[in-house]
Amino acid sequence: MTGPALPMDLLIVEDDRDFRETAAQWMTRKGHHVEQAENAQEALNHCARKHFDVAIVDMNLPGLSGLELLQQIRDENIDTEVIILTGEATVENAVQAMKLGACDYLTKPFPLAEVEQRCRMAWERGRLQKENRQLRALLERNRPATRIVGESAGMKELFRLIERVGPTDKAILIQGESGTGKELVARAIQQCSHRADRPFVTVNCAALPEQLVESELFGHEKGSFTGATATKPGLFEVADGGTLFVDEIGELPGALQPKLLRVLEDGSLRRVGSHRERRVNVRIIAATNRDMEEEIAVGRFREDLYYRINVMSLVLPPLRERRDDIPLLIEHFLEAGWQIEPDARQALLTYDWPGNVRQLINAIERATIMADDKLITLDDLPHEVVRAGSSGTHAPLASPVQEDICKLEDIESAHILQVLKQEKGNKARAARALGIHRRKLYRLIERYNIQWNGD
Ligand SMILES: Nc1ncnc2c1ncn2[C@@H]1O[C@H](COP(=O)(O)OP(=O)(O)OP(=O)(O)O)[C@@H](O)[C@H]1O
Repeated sequence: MTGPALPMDLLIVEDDRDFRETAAQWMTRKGHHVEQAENAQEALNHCARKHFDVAIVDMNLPGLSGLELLQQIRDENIDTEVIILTGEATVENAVQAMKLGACDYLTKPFPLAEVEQRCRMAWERGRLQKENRQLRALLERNRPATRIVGESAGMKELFRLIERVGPTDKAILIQGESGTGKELVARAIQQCSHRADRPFVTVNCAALPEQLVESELFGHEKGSFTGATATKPGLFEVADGGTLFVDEIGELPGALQPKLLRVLEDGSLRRVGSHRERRVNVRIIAATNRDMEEEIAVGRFREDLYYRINVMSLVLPPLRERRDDIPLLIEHFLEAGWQIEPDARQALLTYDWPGNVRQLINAIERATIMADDKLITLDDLPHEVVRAGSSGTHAPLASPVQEDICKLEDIESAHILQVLKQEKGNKARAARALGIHRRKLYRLIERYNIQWNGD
């Protein structure tokens, strides 16, 4: 994945047709994508349409000069590296060009191989700057890798699949209930891929307000909407060369689905408020806890996009279907020196964990705060877990769910209502107990039209 092996997108801006065409042919033969412009206006038109890695700009153009074009490129925040060409070497010209943000300066005549080499250096410099920005963004976003705990048959099969799909570079869809470890698996896939040392960027479509998803994913230009006070690259650009984990893809607004489809098809995208095409090289790993076929059937998700992201799919089993892993997870998350009383342990092993591993971690954390003397008792566990332990039933849902209800949605909505009641309508606490984001709880309440009137 090193830069120099890849072709560059180049723009040659030169009014001397012979020179321009010879240079373009040379660069094309070397495998680069080249566009030509004979004046500054034509160059700006090209830049408005497409992103270029490097522009080679003659200083003496008819109309706007090369330096004026350079100024315009910087004013419009076009992130293309510019190399200035001139017929005569004067220190003043060079200094002026560099001051305006040119990254290099060449005096004619020169061998074309030299221009290619300078373009590579310019591109590499641009890439390093971009990588710096990416690393800064990653420092804010990346958490240290966590080991995936599990020895059940389902988890062993999952580990096998991760190793198999990791190196393929194909788009992957991870399906599983909330809290089953989809993000953890996405990171493990990235670690098994040739992008392991490249950025891993995550975005959660459910955690962002709908109006922000587009600019977060695709970036925006300064002034493209109220509040866009500066140009900002989107997460696709931040993840360039690496992996973008799109969590809760089922929540991606319909209007953005064609845009995502385009990136998946040919790696091209446009920032909000820009006509300029840019190309990115990003592997997408998506995750969902929804039944995507149902989403397609009701028209909430595009079928063509589904097939694009679902080139390979992994299904994470819920914790209640791999109970053998519960003791291992408890051991993993409970700090050394802590003990659990047998009936409390029994409750932890018996409960159904609708919020899966995340909910189990929360319960353990909560218990260690409540407990005395490093000993967890039944009293330190959440009510619903205790009830499961004492009744010996696996389902905390037994009370609100009628026997004739069999649709998963009904069970989910009944369980949410029960937890809301238990938390006296406090949605933040209810979301925590359910092991889901608060925003997601709001969406579910709206979707199922759940009414809790404080009784
Ligand atoms: N098998 C596992 N081993 C260790 N930790 C796990 C495991 N599964 C999940 N976790 C932990 O549980 C928490 C939730 O996992 P994660 O965020 O990957 O779930 P998710 O399926 O992506 O959830 P959501 O759909 O709500 O986004 C994280 O802290 C993660 O580290």
